[in-house]
Amino acid sequence: MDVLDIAVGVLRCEEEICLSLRQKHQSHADHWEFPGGKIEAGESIDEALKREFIEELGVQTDNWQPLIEIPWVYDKKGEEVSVRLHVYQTYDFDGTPHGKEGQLVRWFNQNELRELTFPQANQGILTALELGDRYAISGRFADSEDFSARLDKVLSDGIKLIQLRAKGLDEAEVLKLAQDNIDAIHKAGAKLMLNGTPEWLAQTRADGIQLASNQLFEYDSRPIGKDKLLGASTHNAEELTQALKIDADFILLSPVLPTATHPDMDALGWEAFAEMVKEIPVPVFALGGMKTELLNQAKLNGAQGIAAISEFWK
Ligand SMILES: Nc1nc2c([nH]c(=O)n2[C@H]2C[C@H](O)[C@@H](COP(=O)(O)OP(=O)(O)OP(=O)(O)O)O2)c(=O)[nH]1
Repeated sequence: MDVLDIAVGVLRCEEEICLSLRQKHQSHADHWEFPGGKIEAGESIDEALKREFIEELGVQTDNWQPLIEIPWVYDKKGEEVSVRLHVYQTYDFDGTPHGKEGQLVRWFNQNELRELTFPQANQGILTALELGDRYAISGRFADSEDFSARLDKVLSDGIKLIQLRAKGLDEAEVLKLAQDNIDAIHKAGAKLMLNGTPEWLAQTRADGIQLASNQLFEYDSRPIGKDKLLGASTHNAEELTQALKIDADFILLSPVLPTATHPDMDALGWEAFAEMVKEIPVPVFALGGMKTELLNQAKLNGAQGIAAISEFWK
């Protein structure tokens, strides 16, 4: 099947993002979209973005940075249409965006986006915009005071996504830790994932559940509501497929590099990681042997960012 390569641009100004409303004669009519369009033959993504923003919005843009790539198959009147969205973002533009093709153009605060209707493929873009590029997983701690002190360090490092993983504690102890620390996490603009079961969410204000790879197969569909985040931990193609089947919002794929935590597992390496991520329409974090200095390499290989215990949990 032919794949249509689409350049999609997230134009940002402080906390706001510029969107256009798709018109009646277009597919996905009356859905909001990030401006963009088909990449023409011989054009780079950067060139396509610059051209589309001049043609559609009358603005000059520059400094486009990759955010996420989304493979998707739409059904267009019974026919399959395969697209690959190459999503980039920038804060760098000249001019006032306006609908040069008669379309409605508007700025929205980033936290309003979840209330809008987008084409289906855009769910992964919204998640990518919300999550940041570092995911800290809790490691060893002596007691709850020590946990809070280590957590403070993670938050002051500017990390916005944290997983509470405490294998030695029972459910009540984990929920208590979550409850005791959730205000500090939210105050820092971060989100808390619990390494546990979906039922736990009813009892805390945590933001989501991170399912271990063996838990993924216990479900046929998404086990929690859309108001919470579902993370899925994976190691291979079969687990990735299952993670998508149960509608995970984002994925951890590991081990990318050799790691002391799982010495028995073969590392995937960056090449295999990149190949696997190419098929995934939601953000994927690289896990296993990750260090801050590998963040750029992770992104170049299609990752949302890096996840780690020892690098972030000091
Ligand atoms: N520009 C843009 N396109 C998107 C987004 N999300 C999404 O699924 N798409 C899809 C919808 C279309 O299939 C394709 C956009 O191509 P286009 O803008 O050149 O398409 P078009 O309206 O001229 O043509 P058509 O899809 O109506 O045939 O990408 C998005 O946020 N922005």
